[in-house]
Amino acid sequence: MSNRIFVALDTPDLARAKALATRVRHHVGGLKLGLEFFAAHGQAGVREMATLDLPIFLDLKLHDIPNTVAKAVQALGSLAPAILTVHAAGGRAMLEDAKAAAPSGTKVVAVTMLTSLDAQDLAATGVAGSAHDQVSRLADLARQAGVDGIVCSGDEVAAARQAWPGGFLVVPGVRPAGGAIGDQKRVVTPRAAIDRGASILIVGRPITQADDPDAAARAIAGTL
Ligand SMILES: O=C(O)c1cc(=O)[nH]c(=O)n1[C@@H]1O[C@H](COP(=O)(O)O)[C@@H](O)[C@H]1O
Repeated sequence: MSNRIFVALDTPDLARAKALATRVRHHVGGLKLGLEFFAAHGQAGVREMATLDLPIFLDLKLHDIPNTVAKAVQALGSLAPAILTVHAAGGRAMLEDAKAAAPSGTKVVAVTMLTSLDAQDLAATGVAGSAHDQVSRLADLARQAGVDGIVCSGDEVAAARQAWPGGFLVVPGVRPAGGAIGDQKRVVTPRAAIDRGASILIVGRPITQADDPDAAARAIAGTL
């Protein structure tokens, strides 16, 4: 994949998602559609965005019992997204069944610890230890379950790459130097994430909220 930026089109507005994607399409490697978009437009919306001819990252972060997740993945199968997310915390059987239910061309990646959380948030959910420990543990689980990779922050991606040389490692929560952080807590620059071993980067607001999204995407791609 020559351009490793997937732009997160986090909007419930289909026309806006299409307009944004059309503007930035030559400066990104793919489009990420998440819960906000899917809740508003469902599979028809995803098909509509697929007409732009860029790989689709369908970020639904599925997390339920194995049977329910497998049936959901099956129901999404005809969309054949390039990448599909599930939560690693759903456990080994859920991850195995999600992978088994996915089309062969779809990479299933497991979200480890959301980039909007820090060690204090983790402790509040009853998990002791550092973000690093939590990501390592869930990355091992994901690898053993046979999914294609994980989602983690740029703080943990170097260790994840060392532990999983062939893993497809997705890093969201990236910000150009000095960029507004918003609700993210574990952020690094796009360049640092790539240098530390990220396979692809997810970039939302630094592109979509920019006055000139096209220029913002080009500028970020230019730092890689
Ligand atoms: O799975 C994800 O894509 C994801 C995982 C995570 O830990 N943190 C995270 O921010 N994301 C997604 O990455 C995107 C980040 O958006 P920005 O913060 O606007 O760049 C959003 O679409 C999130 O849903």
